[in-house]
Order: sequence, then structure tokens, then C-alpha cells
Amino acid sequence: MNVIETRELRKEFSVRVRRGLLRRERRTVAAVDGVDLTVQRGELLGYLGPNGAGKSTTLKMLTGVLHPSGGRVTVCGLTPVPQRIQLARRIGVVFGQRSQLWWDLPLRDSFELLRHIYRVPGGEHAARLRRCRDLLDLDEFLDTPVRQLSLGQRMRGELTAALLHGPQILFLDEPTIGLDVVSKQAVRGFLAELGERGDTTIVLTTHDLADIERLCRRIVVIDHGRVVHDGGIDALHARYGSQRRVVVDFDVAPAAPPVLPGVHLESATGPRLVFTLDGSASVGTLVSALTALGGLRDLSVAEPEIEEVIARLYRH
Ligand SMILES: Nc1ncnc2c1ncn2[C@@H]1O[C@H](COP(=O)(O)OP(=O)(O)OP(=O)(O)O)[C@@H](O)[C@H]1O
Repeated sequence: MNVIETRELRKEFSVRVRRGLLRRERRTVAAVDGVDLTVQRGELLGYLGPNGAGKSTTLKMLTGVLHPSGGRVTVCGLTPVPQRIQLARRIGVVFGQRSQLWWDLPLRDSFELLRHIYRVPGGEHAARLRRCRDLLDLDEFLDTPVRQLSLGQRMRGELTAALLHGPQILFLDEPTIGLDVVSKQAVRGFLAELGERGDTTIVLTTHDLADIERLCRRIVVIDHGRVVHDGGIDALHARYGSQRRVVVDFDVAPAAPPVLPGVHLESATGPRLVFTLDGSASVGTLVSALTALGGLRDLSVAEPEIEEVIARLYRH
């Protein structure tokens, strides 16, 4: 079942740009420029892109904060802006710059207020809170006023607040930005667990590559408001020419290293040869050719780093 569907989704902003010393001109900028996106129930989707690509603008249209300039969008079968109130019951939102907690109240009281606002039955609320308390280690600061919490503690509180009414979709904009290592791990572990249970769809934007590797089974990359990649991490590796590296040690340096399509000899230092392989080249074929030379002592294959792959993709 599709929980998010967009067709040709667009958002234009009218901005004033400087022309010469005094003159200013109005110009229309397409922040989101025809995005088609289909997300199924239970997916954990990373929505990535360089700064200014249009990620936050898309999330704002999906959550009913911004009116699209064109195209169609449905989330949980609803049209976000006109049906914003019904939608609010079905989605949870964590946007770094907007808090849903009461600054002067202890976390515990914020959670209680949210229970009343969403009219969540007592038993359901208690069960969800229990899980969040355990998985996000909330107990030591449940009675601390929100304004005294560290960023990491507040983020754990925000995640809980977004989930207490049992939403079908959780939208997260940069959930780990600026967090300390312990909080980052707690948040990632929690989201991974939530994703594995499969009943909550998660859409997250992040610039953190560790988030992507740990969490995102599917990655949608947007640039200049358009989708430039939609698929798994493996597809990203294959498509953006990420190179695997094979390091081989021989007893004695071979006279004639093998020459194979898509395989490049990066360096030959004494008995050690280092090859790089294009996405299409087979490690198996290279290993067979190297074994046939005789005197092979050691061999290791290094997979490409996601960091390198994303950097290449953004450069494209
Ligand atoms: N309210 C606005 N008025 C004018 N232009 C805007 C407005 N909001 C966003 N933009 C522009 O739209 C483009 C996309 O912005 P958006 O915030 O969606 O990007 P982003 O991918 O979330 O970037 P980042 O990773 O830096 O948060 C940018 O060029 C931005 O300057």
C-alpha cells in the first residue's frame, strides 16, 4: 500500500535578486521541480541532496506546511494542506528548528499534554511511552524541564513526542545533526528498530553518511528540485562508478600483471599490486587471473565508502 504519492510535485518561490547597486528584481525559483515519489508502508527512505536541493521544501509539502505550486500529492490517502488536521493524527514530524515540547515543562508533562491533544487512550499511550523510555533511555531526564535538556536529550524527547499518537509515517529532518556520539547512536538504534518492525514508514533527510549506511534501505537523491537517483545503496554504488579496490601480495612481483576490462592497476610496489575495479568488473575473474600467475600470498577486497559515492553523485 502506498502511503505517499506525488506526481510532478512543484514548489516555486518568488525571490528578490540584486541587479546592480540599487536595483532589485523579482525572480521565480523552483525549489521542487517535478518530483514523482511513491513510498510504501513500512519503508525507511533516505531523502538526500546537497544544500538547497529542495529536501525541506518537499517535506513541508508532504506534511501540509506548504502549499504546492503544482502537481499532486497524497499522504496516507489525504491531501496535506486542506486535510492537515486529519493528517496530523497519521504522521509524526521531527524538524530540528521546530519543537513540539513545552519549553518550561518537564518532558513527562509534555508527553501527558500530547496524550490529551491527540486523545490517545491511556493504555496505548503508556505502552508507547514505555517503549520509548526503554529504547531511548529517557528516564534520567523525564522530570527535567525541556529548556534544561541537552540537544541530544531533547531530540530523544522530540522523537518520543512524535510517536506517542502512533503515526503511520514519521518525517525527520536531520535527526542527528549536532548530537553527541551517545545520542546519535541512541537515535539511530531506535530508528533502525522502528524501521525493522515495519509498521511505521520513515522518511528522513540527513547529511550524515553514517545515518544513511545504518538506516536507509532506499535512497532518493534530489538536486535542483529534481530526483536524480531512486534506489538502494547498491544501485547507487553501481550507477556512480564507485570503485572496489583489490590489494594483492605475491611472493615475488609478477612480471606481467593481468589486463582485464574494467580493471586498472593502480600501483605496483614490490610484490604488492593494487587494482581498482569499475562497477561492472568482476572480482572473481580478477582473482582467477591472479591465482593463475602462481605465488599469490594474500588478497583483500575493499568495498567503496558511501561517502565517496555520495560525493561523486553530487559532483555529477
Ligand atoms: N521561503 C522561501 N523563500 C524563498 N526561497 C526559499 C524558501 N524556502 C526555500 N527556498 C529556496 O528553495 C531552495 C530549496 O530549499 P530547501 O530548504 O528545500 O533545501 P534543502 O535541500 O532542504 O537544503 P538544506 O540541506 O540546506 O537544508 C533553496 O534555493 C532555498 O533558498
